[in-house]
Amino acid sequence: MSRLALFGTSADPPTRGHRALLEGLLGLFPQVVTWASDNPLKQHGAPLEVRTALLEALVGAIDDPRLSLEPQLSSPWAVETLERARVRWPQRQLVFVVGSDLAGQMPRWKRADDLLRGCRLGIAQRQGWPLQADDLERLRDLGATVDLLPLAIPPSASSRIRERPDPAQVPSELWPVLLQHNLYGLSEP
Ligand SMILES: Nc1ncnc2c1ncn2[C@@H]1O[C@H](COP(=O)(O)OP(=O)(O)OP(=O)(O)O)[C@@H](O)[C@H]1O
Ligand SMILES: O=C(O)c1ccc[n+]([C@@H]2O[C@H](COP(=O)([O-])O)[C@@H](O)[C@H]2O)c1
Repeated sequence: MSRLALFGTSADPPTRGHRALLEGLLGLFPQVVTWASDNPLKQHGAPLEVRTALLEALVGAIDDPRLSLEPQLSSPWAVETLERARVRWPQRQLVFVVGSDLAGQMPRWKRADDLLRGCRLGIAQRQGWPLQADDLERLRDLGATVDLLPLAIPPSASSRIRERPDPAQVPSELWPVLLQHNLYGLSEP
């Protein structure tokens, strides 16, 4: 069964880390899909449709036919996303991808056990958030089958860009959309 990586992001805004993650996933999986979503645990700096346009610009720039933006997967709840993906790709082995910073909170996500039993969980190490053995154990207790992804992603955080705009952290392809919507206090590089 061929594997398909599912990577959801708040994309508020996408960072060089998101770009490296998507490119890294293309090196590990035959197909990668991504979407922007509202996160029930966060307040966002831009509306979902604008964050989707930013992610679309990044996907366009990566320009790989094996990577697609799938806005219809967008839901605040990962388990709903997974159910939609299962309908769309019934024959694929679905791998839900997150950074290691989310390993501790995933057991508190909506219907976490259904989510974790319904797919494989791909975890990318995020610098500054070493994966904790007890978090991994808790995920496995809930039914997760975990793949530790061999990726080296540069440190970056959307919240840091929102707090302190830094053009070096923002993929250059996003500039037209950022300027069009006058976002995050970023001006022409
Ligand atoms: N630099 C990075 N290295 C590894 N994983 C990352 C990195 N940046 C984001 N991720 C992962 O990508 C997914 C989407 O992240 P998200 O869009 O919330 O970005 P973020 O930088 O964490 O946002 P914020 O700073 O606003 O919380 C999450 O699973 C997160 O763990
Ligand atoms: O299902 C949940 O309860 C849940 C809680 C928080 C985050 N998520 C999902 O986790 C993914 C990453 O979110 P974020 O904000 O870290 O980019 C995204 O697809 C969110 O919808 C899902």
